[in-house]
This record gives sequence, structure tokens and C-alpha cells, in this order.
Amino acid sequence: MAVTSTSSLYIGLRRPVPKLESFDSHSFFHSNLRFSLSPSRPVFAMAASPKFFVGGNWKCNGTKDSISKLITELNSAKLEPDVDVVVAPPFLYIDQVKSSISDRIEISAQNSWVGKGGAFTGEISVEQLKDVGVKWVILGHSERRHIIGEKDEFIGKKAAYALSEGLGVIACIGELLQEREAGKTFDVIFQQLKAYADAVPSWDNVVIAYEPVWAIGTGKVASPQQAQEVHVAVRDWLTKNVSAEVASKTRIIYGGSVNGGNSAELAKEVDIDGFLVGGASLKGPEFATIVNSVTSKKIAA
Ligand SMILES: O=C(CO)COP(=O)(O)O
Repeated sequence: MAVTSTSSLYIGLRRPVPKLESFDSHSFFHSNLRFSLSPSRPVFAMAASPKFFVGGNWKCNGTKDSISKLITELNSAKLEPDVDVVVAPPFLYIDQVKSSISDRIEISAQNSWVGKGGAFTGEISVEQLKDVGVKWVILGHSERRHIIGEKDEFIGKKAAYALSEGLGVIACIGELLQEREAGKTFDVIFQQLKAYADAVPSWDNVVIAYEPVWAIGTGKVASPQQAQEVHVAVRDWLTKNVSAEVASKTRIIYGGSVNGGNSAELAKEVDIDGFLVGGASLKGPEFATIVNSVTSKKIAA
């Protein structure tokens, strides 16, 4: 079986397995072969590992000058090749970013209109985003759900429309602190997932971003185990409600207080396929460190 430098293979085994020096709690490695101990990627589902994906969500931050400085930092950063790297500037600066950032980095929008453009004051259409070279859109972010009031069904429709026009969708899900404390984390994220699943015809261009709301902008990052537990649940939900193939192929990335100091530990978890980064994506060198945490997934034998 061919193994390329840009893909690893997961060969899942069910726990328990003997503890060896080269093991962490979820996986061990031999060259490009990846042996997963995750029940979510079982032995019979041998599949190429999804490519690591790191997005920088700049939110409503930046000026022409600060963005120009950030682009200079990103353009000179050494980024591991085996990672999809995406930045999401505010709409107003997309053109500036597109015309000055390295082709290595793709552009995402932070939102898009639910259908074709027209008389929708203040909105930006998918067609317009494509026109200026945008490849991705972040949808269902908790700040749009909880501050602006966007609902599951509306978000699902946006995702379906963006996908139908050829944009990739970074589909956010995540629970509030009180929902976690009430033991409702899985109910909430499954309901959010169902709204996407009911609307989208295909998951080919979807990256799921699990962003617990209590971890966003708070400095309280989820522990690697907390994030892994939810990512496994998401993958299991996809297996049962969409297909085993979609469950195995879809990138599930984590967001919420990710920084250059915690990304490597999080990246070791077998079901964490990358990150959606807020505050730390505004600093070029730190964002590069987070992108490069993909190396902690690859331990040469
Ligand atoms: O909301 C986020 C990314 O979309 C995460 O934000 P922080 O990394 O600032 O916590």
C-alpha cells in the first residue's frame, strides 16, 4: 500500500492495548503509519488521516496597518507543508489580505448571506466572496448564535447555500458553560450537527469546528481529554447519522483559547484534526507555532 508524505494511515485498535514507551494515551506511530487506539477509528476502518487544518478567525479586529504587519509576519513564517492554513479577516480587509498574502494561505469569510445576493442591506453574498477569491466561510460561530441570535435552521441553510456555490464551510458547534454543567453538552452539539446534516447535501467541503463557548476568549482552554471526548462523540454521531466514510474523512477541529503553549498537547489527540484560533491568530509567529503543532502528531519511530 502506498504511503505518501502528505498522508498518514490510521489503523485503529480497540483499547486496551499494552503500554509501550512510544505510546501516548491514544496513538502510536511508525514512520507514516498511524496506529489509532481510538474507538472512533476502529481497525476495520483503515483510512487516510484527514489533513490537519488550522484557521485563524480574526473576528472584528485589525486596521489596514495592523493587518499589513500581520501579513508580513505570516508570509515570512515557516509553515509545515502538510497543513491547510486559512485566515478569516473582517470583510472590509479581505481584498487587502488577498492581494498581499502568500498563496500558501487561503482566505475565509466570517459569515455569508443565506442565499443569492440582492436587496439585503448590510449582508455579503457567497457570490461576492467568491469574486474576491474567498475559499471558505465560517458559519454557526457562537458569537453569531448567541450575540446576533442566529438559529440552527438558518445556519444550516447558509451552509447548504455556501456549499452549493463551491465554498468550503467551517461549521461551528459548541455548548455554553451552563449547558455543560447541566450535563447537556452532547444534546446541544448533536442538535447543532443535525441542523447541518438536515441541510447539506454533502460533507465533502465541510470542516467541523468544536468550540465550547466557555473556552472562547476566556483563556480557559478545554483539556485535551475534554476536547477529544467531544470529537469522538461527533465522529460517532456522524457514523450513525451520516456515514462511516464521512465520519472518518471529516476534519473535526478544536477552538477556544488555543495558543502557542497548548496546541501541541491538543494536537496529539487522535480525533483533533486542527484548530480554529481567535486571539492567538492575530500574532503571526504564534499562529505559525499553532500550525506547526501538526508535528506533535508525527513521532518518527
Ligand atoms: O472563537 C474562536 C475561534 O473562532 C476562539 O477564540 P479564542 O482563540 O480567542 O478563544
